[in-house]
Amino acid sequence: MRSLAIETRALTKRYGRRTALHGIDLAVEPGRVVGVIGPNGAGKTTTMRVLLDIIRPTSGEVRVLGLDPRTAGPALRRRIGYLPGELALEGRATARSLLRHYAELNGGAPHARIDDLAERLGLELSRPVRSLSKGNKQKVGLVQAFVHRPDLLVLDEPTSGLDPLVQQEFLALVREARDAGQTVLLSSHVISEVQQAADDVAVLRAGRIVDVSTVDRLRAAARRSVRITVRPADRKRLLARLGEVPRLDDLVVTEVDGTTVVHGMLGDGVAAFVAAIAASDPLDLVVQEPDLESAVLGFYGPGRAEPGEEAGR
Ligand SMILES: Nc1ncnc2c1ncn2[C@@H]1O[C@H](COP(=O)(O)OP(=O)(O)OP(=O)(O)O)[C@@H](O)[C@H]1O
Repeated sequence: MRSLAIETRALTKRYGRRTALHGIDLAVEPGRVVGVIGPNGAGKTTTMRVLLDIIRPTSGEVRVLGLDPRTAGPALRRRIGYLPGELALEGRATARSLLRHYAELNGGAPHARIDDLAERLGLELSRPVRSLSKGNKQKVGLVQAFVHRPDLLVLDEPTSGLDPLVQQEFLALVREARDAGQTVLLSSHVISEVQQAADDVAVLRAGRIVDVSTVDRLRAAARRSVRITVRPADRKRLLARLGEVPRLDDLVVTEVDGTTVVHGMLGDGVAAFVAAIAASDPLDLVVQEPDLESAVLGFYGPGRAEPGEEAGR
């Protein structure tokens, strides 16, 4: 059998009468960055807590770095960097002393590594953790997860509370981790962040995985927004040509400052679109990069999920 970084089979978790996970099958190859996305209550946190043996599954199998987290003990825990979704940091200890303490528990890391990560994320190490803002507490959590260069990083909503510059630095840390062969599982509500950080995406909804795909494949399947500007005299010719382009939908025609502007949504088949435009003497053309959001929203869209839907209702 392949050696997977994470493997779950028919993973089920019930809280009383509420079923949070309905038989999750998840396989994460070593060295991949996998984003788990899904609406509130989808089961992202529950899945991660099971991997860390913070909670126990009702049924099903779990392997993390080839081991059963229920029996592997601290040796496995030290090979994982975990950022919980809700960090409680209330003590008087400074960020520096707390981070040194965590690093020791996880088998030790050079103090210079703590300083380096803190500087990159803009974290003041000399302040007591209880006096830190939400975003700065999140940085403490990130440093403790990355500091010992664990084989596996499990990050629950890692950029929550971070400003955009720090988010970019976080993405750089994830790329470095992947380049070093570490595996990363991260959850997010922010699809654009998953698009930038992850190789693969698992879409979770109401305790079930509804899709697993590579970011590239999802992006290829997503539609691009296109905008073509022509002279009014060329309008008829353009629309006739565009009518022949497969997977070009939702056309809207407007007149703007003496020009004709056509908006549309284009699926795959870019070549046919380019040929149609070339024959229409365009004044301007704007094609937006397809984003994951439009691909993934299909899974949350009407008829498939209600926003904020929770499992087991
Ligand atoms: N301790 C608990 N007791 C009872 N139900 C729980 C408990 N923890 C989670 N749940 C329920 O399990 C389901 C999954 O919750 P979970 O926190 O895993 O979702 P999530 O995808 O992480 O959501 P969010 O994006 O809001 O963090 C929800 O219906 C939630 O209400």
